[in-house]
Amino acid sequence: MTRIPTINLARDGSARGLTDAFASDDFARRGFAFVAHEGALPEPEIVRKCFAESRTFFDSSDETRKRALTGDAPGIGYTAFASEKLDPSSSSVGDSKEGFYVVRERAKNRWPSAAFEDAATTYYESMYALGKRLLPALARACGVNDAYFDAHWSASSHNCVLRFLKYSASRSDEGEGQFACGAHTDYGALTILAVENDGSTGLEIYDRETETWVPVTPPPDHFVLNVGDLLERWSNGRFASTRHRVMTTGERERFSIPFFFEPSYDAVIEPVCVGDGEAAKYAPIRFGDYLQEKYAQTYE
Ligand SMILES: O=C(O)CCC(=O)C(=O)O
Ligand SMILES: [Fe+2]
Repeated sequence: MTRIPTINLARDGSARGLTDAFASDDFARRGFAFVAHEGALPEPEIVRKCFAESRTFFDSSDETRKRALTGDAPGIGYTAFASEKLDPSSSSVGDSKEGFYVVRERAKNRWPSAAFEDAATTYYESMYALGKRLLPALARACGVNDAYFDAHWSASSHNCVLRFLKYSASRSDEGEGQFACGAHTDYGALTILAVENDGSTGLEIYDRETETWVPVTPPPDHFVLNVGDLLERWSNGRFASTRHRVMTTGERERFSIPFFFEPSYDAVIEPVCVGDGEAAKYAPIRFGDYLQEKYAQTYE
């Protein structure tokens, strides 16, 4: 049974409530939680605004979208339809989605419009602030001092990335190797994902106990928070980075907005949550070097 804890910062944003959620076995085993928009953002309305801008952008002409392409700077701006395969071993075609990346250094971003820039920048800053609010409780759940993770997410050097995604209305088909987003784990620390309130999100997580894919349906106006490989490593395996994928039914397009909450390149990831008498399972590694290793594995 996959139980996903819900975090409500408006109600139990107190140190205690948050710490309890992160300390729960359900969170540790699945690495997934829901977070209510209310209390997490200064203005929850900004999520709706971002989805509206996202729709406008992805509905714009080929020419407008391609203008936001950054061939020389991958990982910024527009990424074309089906240009990625997150699970190459099971996929016959590229994932049925297109995307738009936003990075911290404002001047590097490629904005299709001032309205999009405005909404996305506000949202980016709110999500960075939300991630920072989670860090003390995460530290406490790991048995280290509250400020432990803070220095690694300094405002001038963190590597948080916001991404707008549009999945086409095609039908995913596992047997045919057609996925909206192929099975993968996130490589970083934490992902905070916004989905539209349409009831059936298409997001699925792999349940190792039953060896089945289980749909993840957040309550309306809730984010999906999940642990990535970096935090699994950082927590010495306490928090699981769980495989997930997106399957679409072919009825309609799907929009989502993941925010990847990542530290500075110079952050040294040294396993915490190492119990008495236990040994660390991983050697310390600089985040920048860890990323290079990941890319080398992905593209070898
Ligand atoms: O769109 C989604 O629901 C999930 C996307 C995702 O898993 C990712 O971008 O890493
Ligand atoms: Fe993901």
